[in-house]
This record gives sequence, structure tokens and C-alpha cells, in this order.
Amino acid sequence: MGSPENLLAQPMTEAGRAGLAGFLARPADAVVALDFDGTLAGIVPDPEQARAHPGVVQALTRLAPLLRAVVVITGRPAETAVRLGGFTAVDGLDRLVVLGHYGAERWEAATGRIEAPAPPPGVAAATAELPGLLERSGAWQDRPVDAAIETKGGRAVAVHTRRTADPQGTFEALRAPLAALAERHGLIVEPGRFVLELRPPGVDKGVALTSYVREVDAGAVLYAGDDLGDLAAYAAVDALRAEGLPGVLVCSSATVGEGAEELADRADLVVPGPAGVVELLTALAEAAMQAP
Ligand SMILES: O=P(O)(O)OC[C@H]1O[C@H](O[C@H]2O[C@H](CO)[C@@H](O)[C@H](O)[C@H]2O)[C@H](O)[C@@H](O)[C@@H]1O
Repeated sequence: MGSPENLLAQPMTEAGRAGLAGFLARPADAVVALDFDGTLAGIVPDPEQARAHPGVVQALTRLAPLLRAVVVITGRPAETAVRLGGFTAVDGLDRLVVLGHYGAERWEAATGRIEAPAPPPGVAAATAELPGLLERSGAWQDRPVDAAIETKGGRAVAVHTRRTADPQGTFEALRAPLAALAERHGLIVEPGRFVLELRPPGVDKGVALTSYVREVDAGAVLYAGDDLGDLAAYAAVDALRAEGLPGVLVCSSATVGEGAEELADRADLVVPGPAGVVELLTALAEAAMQAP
């Protein structure tokens, strides 16, 4: 990567090259939108141990002041992403916004406050049924199933299969029973990397991204993600591009073979995981500083 010239040459698609040129023509009007897990933070077995990759905060502090805004759009609760990302009270990050729970929650660095609607009905009841359902699946054998259940501030609940003997087999075996459980409680299943999340319908990363881009009247957008939940944001960037807004789709591809291959196929630019994202953000900041 390195120089802005190299960066400009990198997108594999014509749309991506046009999007990046539009982005760098007026970076002060542009928005960078970023997924958290797998994009800003490396994938680890225990979700609570995830942290922003070294260099993320520094790269963001260089880039954010040069742009209209930087927004993190994540399936995590906003509070969790802010805490694991180390985004609180950082000089230079005062324009950072975190949209948690796929856009249902919003944290602003400028105020430090989180806006969150009331927890959706159904999550508590579905969560109460999960231990029995997982024990009956047999996938956890004699290990406690609790470690596989991620309660997400009462707004959603996730079942992780990464730490079972057969993560993909367990993931597939649980799809139908979790879909039935979700339906009984008015929820939907959001699949991800060895995770099936039960959450309320009505929001996704595409809705969140489009709404934010319009709110700040962005002149260009770059979105980076790594997982199935990011496909909705990709579709939103495609739709915005069709309206004439320059856009760039970036795939963070550190963990291959976990079901999110479509993202790499659709991306304009593929970077090697969070380390590659840091490099990209740094190069964008360099290029933005040289913009006319
Ligand atoms: O939208 P994201 O920020 O990408 O969040 C999506 C899910 O990410 C988390 O799970 C993933 O990361 C974990 C930690 O590295 C990993 O153990 C797991 O296998 C991944 O799927 C998070 O725990 C989920 O709640 C999010 O829905």
C-alpha cells in the first residue's frame, strides 16, 4: 500500500476506482464506515476478549479529522464496541459515531452518550430457552453451554459454535431450531462467523449506513466489513453508487472459509484483515492530507 498513488491503483473494479477517486477528490465530505469484529478487531475464540487491532485508534485519530465522519456499524451493543475498541475520550476521535446492534443503538464520542430504544420483547424469553435447546443438541457434550451464549444487553442474544468440536457442523445443525425459536418470539436469526444471533427485525447495517450517509449529507462513502451481516451495507453502497454517490467496498479477509466468501467476491478492494485495514486507513489519511 504506502503511497496515495499505490492506494489509488488498488481497487480491482472500475466502480471501486471511480469511488476512491471521488472519495479523495473531496475527503472533507466523505464518510468511512467500518465493521468491528474481523475488521477493526481480530477474530478470537472468546468475544469478550476481542480488542481493536494495534494501530486502529491511532489510524482513526489521523483520518477522522480529515473527513465528514467515521462511523463504526456493528452487531455488538454500542457500549461493547466502544469499550473493546478503546474509543472513549480519545483526542482526535470527537467525530466518531458507533451504531450498535446493527443500527438500533447510537453512541457519539462528542457526548459520550448512548441512545438506545427499550429492549425488544422476546429476547429475554428466547434467552431463557437457549440452555435447554443447546444441551439437547449434544454439541457441547459435557461442557457448560453458558460459554456459548452471548447475552447482548437484552437487545439480542448470540450462540457461538466456534469453541465446539465441529464449529461448522454445529452451526448448520442449530440453524433450524434457532430459527424456530426466534420466530416464536418475534425475532430473526442473523448468521455470522460461527455465530447465530437472535435479534429483532427492522434494522440492518444497510439501513443504518444509508440513513447515516443521508443524515450527514456525505459526498462519498467507503465501507469495510468481513462478515455476512456486512452484505446489507454492501448493497446500500451499491444503491448509493447507482444514485451517483462515489463508494468503495472493502473486504477484510483475515479469516477465510467461514461462510463470508461472498463479501470478498463483491469487494472492490480486499485487505488482509485488521492489519490491512489499519494500513488502508493510514494510507487514506495520507492521501486525504494531500487532497486539494
Ligand atoms: O458486526 P460485527 O462487529 O462484525 O459483529 C458481528 C458479531 O461479532 C462477534 O462475533 C464474531 O467475533 C467474535 C470475537 O472475535 C468471534 O468469537 C465470533 O466467532 C465471531 O462471529 C460478536 O460476538 C457477535 O455478537 C456479533 O454479532
